[in-house]
Amino acid sequence: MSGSRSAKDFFRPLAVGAPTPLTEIPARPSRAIHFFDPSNPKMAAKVPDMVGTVDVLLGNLEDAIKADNKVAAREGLVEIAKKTEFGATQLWTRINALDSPWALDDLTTLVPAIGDKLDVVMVPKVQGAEDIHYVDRLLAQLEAKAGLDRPILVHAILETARGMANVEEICGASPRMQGVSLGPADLAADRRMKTTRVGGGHPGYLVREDPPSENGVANIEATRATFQQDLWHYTIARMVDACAMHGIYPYYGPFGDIADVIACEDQFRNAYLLGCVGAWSLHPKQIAIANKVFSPSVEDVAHARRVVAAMGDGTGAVMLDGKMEDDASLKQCLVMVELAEQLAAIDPELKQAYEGITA
Ligand SMILES: CC(C)(COP(=O)(O)OP(=O)(O)OC[C@H]1O[C@@H](n2cnc3c(N)ncnc32)[C@H](O)[C@@H]1OP(=O)(O)O)[C@@H](O)C(=O)NCCC(=O)NCCSC(=O)C[C@](C)(O)C(=O)O
Ligand SMILES: [Mg+2]
Repeated sequence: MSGSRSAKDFFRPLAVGAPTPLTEIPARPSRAIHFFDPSNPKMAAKVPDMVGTVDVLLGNLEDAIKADNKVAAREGLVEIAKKTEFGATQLWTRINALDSPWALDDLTTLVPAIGDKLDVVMVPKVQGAEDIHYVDRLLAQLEAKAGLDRPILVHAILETARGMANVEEICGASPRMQGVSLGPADLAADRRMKTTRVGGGHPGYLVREDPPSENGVANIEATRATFQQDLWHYTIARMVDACAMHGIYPYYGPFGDIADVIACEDQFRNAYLLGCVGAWSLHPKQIAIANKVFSPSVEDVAHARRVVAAMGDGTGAVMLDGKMEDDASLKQCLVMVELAEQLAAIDPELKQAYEGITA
């Protein structure tokens, strides 16, 4: 719990009259977190029609919003939130960095105006638990003043080397912590990585097959296969562990090569397999990719249900299709089945696909 509040106070409100913190973060589907610029009239106009087609709509106030448009973006988000009924779609925002000239006004404007509609506030460039503590207290004061009856949750972007080193304490810094996303572009810059991309791989980051040997001499000039490696494996895996340890949710972040829908799907799937629950969508065409990747396949759900059925009371070991199944493989299958149930509850097409399966 990061050396801050004692255990007995951890779930107490941080301001008199603020809503009681949640003891568990609800598992709401959030396969795609779709970013829009509320100061861009064309994008803003599309938002009401996107409700119901995406799990999360996020009004972005930080990077990618021109400095001259910061106030317009904030006001645009207030207007959109007030006039839109979001139903099962969540509304999130990404506020400006805490050391910027805009972050304070972002929070003091948004919470009184649309705090009842905002599910999650994403905080960029989080360095340590102190950043979350600051936002935590400020949100509590603003919620109390606005008379809100449920706490707004907080999501941190992992995009500095120090934030990465402190990821465990960040995840456990407040009961408001909902999840963490990878911010590959800022993180690469802060780490002084030699890439110039927003997420994804790099052809130079590879391993090469050993050279063939001729008469005991290695022929290094021979053609040898190379295999591109995942630049983000360590970071995502560590983020997943930190989130799982604290009962919150990990997300892959943005994939900047909008045209390369194939590599985007690969990157999202790597994150899905490692334990992430969603990714960001920067362009409408990335929503379908995230929805596909972060929904278990019908085949995986069918297999998981067969294992659950075969395992009876959940103990012991059985053989299924030549493979051993036991308590631990059952637990993996239950993760799959539970996710399928959550998604079926909000996605009629998936519901139909999953219901068509017989165990
Ligand atoms: C990439 C851009 C410039 C291409 O925008 P475009 O207009 O050139 O694209 P288009 O293909 O021509 O767009 C087609 C239509 O879709 C609309 N459209 C396009 N995008 C959206 C959208 N997101 N939501 C809703 N509508 C959208 C667009 O307005 C247009 O409408 P039209 O048919 O009426 O003319 C544009 O899609 C965009 O600005 N996307 C959001 C970018 C963003 O939010 N970036 C910040 C997150 S990544 C990040 O911050 C890094 C991180 C984590 O911090 C770190 O790693 O460090
Ligand atoms: Mg960034």
